[in-house]
Amino acid sequence: MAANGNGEVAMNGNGATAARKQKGILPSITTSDKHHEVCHDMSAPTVKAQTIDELHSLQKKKSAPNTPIKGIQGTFAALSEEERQKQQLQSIRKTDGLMVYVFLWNNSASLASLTRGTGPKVVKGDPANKSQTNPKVHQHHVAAPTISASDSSLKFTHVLYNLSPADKIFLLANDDLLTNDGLNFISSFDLGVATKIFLLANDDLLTNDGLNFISSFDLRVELYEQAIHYEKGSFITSTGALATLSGAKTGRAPRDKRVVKDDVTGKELWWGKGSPNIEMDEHTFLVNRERAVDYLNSLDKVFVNDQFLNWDPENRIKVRIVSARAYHSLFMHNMCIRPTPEELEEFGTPDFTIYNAGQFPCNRYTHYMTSSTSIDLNLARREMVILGTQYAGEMKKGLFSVMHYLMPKRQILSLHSGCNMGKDGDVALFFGLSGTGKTTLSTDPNRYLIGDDEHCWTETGVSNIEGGCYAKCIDLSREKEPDIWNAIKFGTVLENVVFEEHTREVDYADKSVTENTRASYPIEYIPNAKIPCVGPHPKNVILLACDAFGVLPPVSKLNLAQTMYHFISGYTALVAGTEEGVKEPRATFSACFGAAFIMMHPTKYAAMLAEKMQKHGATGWLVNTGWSGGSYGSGSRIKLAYTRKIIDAIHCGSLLKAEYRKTEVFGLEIPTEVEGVPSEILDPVNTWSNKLGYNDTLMKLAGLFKNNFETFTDHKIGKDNELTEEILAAGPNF
Ligand SMILES: Nc1ncnc2c1ncn2[C@@H]1O[C@H](COP(=O)(O)OP(=O)(O)O)[C@@H](O)[C@H]1O
Ligand SMILES: C=C(OP(=O)(O)O)C(=O)O
Ligand SMILES: [Ca+2]
Ligand SMILES: [Mn+2]
Repeated sequence: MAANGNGEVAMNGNGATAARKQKGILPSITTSDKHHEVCHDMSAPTVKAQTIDELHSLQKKKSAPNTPIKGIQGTFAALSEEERQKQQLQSIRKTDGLMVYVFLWNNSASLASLTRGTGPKVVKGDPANKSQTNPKVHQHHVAAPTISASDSSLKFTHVLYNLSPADKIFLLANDDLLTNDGLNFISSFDLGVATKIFLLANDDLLTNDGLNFISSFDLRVELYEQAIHYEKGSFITSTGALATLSGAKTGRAPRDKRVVKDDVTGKELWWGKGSPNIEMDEHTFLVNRERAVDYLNSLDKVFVNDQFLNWDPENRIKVRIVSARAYHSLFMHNMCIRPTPEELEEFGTPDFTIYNAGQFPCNRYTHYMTSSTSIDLNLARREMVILGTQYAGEMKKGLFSVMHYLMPKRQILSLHSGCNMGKDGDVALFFGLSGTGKTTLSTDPNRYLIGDDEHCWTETGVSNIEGGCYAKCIDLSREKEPDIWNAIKFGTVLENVVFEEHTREVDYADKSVTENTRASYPIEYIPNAKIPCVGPHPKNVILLACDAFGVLPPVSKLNLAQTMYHFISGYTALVAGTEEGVKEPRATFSACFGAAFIMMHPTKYAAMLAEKMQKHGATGWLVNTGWSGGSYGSGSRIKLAYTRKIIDAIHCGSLLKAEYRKTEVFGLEIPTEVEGVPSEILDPVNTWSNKLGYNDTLMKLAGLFKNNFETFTDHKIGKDNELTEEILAAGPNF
């Protein structure tokens, strides 16, 4: 067993570093002298492709030839990528036969990849002439790409020699779009209201026979068009969602997050071992900011979203997102709260701004950088810069980090949890790391959805921070998750899914691009969403753990000290499905079930949660949505239908009154009966045929819990000494 220094413990002793070596991925360079141990709940596997073309070929599943569908199919989708590029080239080619290089030159960023072990592809002359018998034109691979850790390494760069100087005009035309300090560039400014008229001319693009989802125009149509025209890998699926590719990164990159440490944040934030906050200085932030801004400046257009965070009107935050991709703009349109035309009119200065230049890498020789990806947070400047990752979740979770700083300063608790409400107004919170069931279980046809991922708990109740949901869609089925299934329609962004090339039907079981396929949709797409997304004080606080070891009970009732113990531990164990050969579960401890996002010490949030739960009489529960009948490999994941029954019993109050029995080692109270769930599975020991194996695994997990909690034993949780002691004693006893 070995800790890999990232809050993860691999049972087979294979840390992430070893895995990287095995896969032939270049080690990252370290320009910072400090080695940080970052606690996180999700690593970002690189995409399963060696080149951009390979990535794009993964997305579309070939099928037996059938009658081509008219409409979008005929317009552009049926073209091969090569043909499409050729057409794009030809469309900007001058009639006098001069070579045009704007399109290709835009990709020249990866010329820098000369220093990254991936050479550029040099094309002499116009690559569009490749097929002609021009003896001067030839391709030369300087080096075959062997790594796929960033978008630039997936990409070949075409270098065109001896172009006429006159053509350079094309390149210079765009740099007046974005000024370094101000935002007076507004090109596609908040593609809201104002854009509708402008669009009418283009409606023939989307109103085709197969897809009758466009009833009235809105900005999303334009974003669709922008994505489809300019972003390779954008397609409309059979239900009208926009399928996109996020590039080389298909998950968050917590190790590449940096936070500016200054006099204020140096004191206020949590730094050092276990903290997600890896420091950078103000100067380096400005270097990266300038890089991002320069990149955005070099483009024909940028997208700007002005939106809100937090449905609590008194604590609403205004955010501006500047991005280069329509995909990013539509994603944030869905995820943040959408202003009304009147609110937009009076928007004024944003409280926080994101500059997303994700297609462009950071310079990894910059101080504090350890890769070509950097997600930089500057609280004093109220800005965030993204370089070297196009995974849209970085923006959403980046803003969540900001809320984890701003809200506690106002005595408001920010929560990495889903939230829903029953007909009688009973509110439940669902905490859990990525993939444990927050979105799935808070989306419940029998209850009002308040939100699936990020909330605030104030003196008056709970509020959702966001305006949309971000559901995992691997193995999504209509039967098991009907509301999420039906939300995947026009306006929804579908990331990294694979679809059948002709019918555009998505194959949710296909992991060719990534296991972390996602759907982002506005919360109103869930029929029983509670708008505005606010509710009274929670009655139940459900801690979700996906225990791939298979030793935690499907449900246990927790006392306050146990709730705090498990909240601070933030345990889950998933199976790294993306790394080949990894068969053992890997335990992850992520404080407050979201260590990657918290800004202050975990005990600060824990103390607030304890205080609020006590004051409002909320009951804590631990629900294992993971394995039963053995660890991963021999057992199987608990049926979603059973977990739903358990959750129903919590909501309706019947489980509170059930009969309980205390387990050994973890000291958990488990019910003897839950309606609709076979009683024998309620104590995991019954489901294991290998009892010795069960005991060993249980002790192993208990040991991991103890080890992890050691860092917290010298901390006080709130002002209550007695509670602190109870919490320390609430872990496994052996
Ligand atoms: N028993 C279960 N409980 C909850 N989710 C389950 C269960 N079994 C399988 N799943 C699947 O696990 C995933 C949970 O993911 P999700 O709800 O998006 O997690 P989160 O929102 O916490 O990141 C979904 O794909 C869901 O279908
Ligand atoms: C968006 C995310 O949230 P979750 O997986 O918790 O739904 C993420 O972790 O990238
Ligand atoms: Ca427009
Ligand atoms: Mn979720």
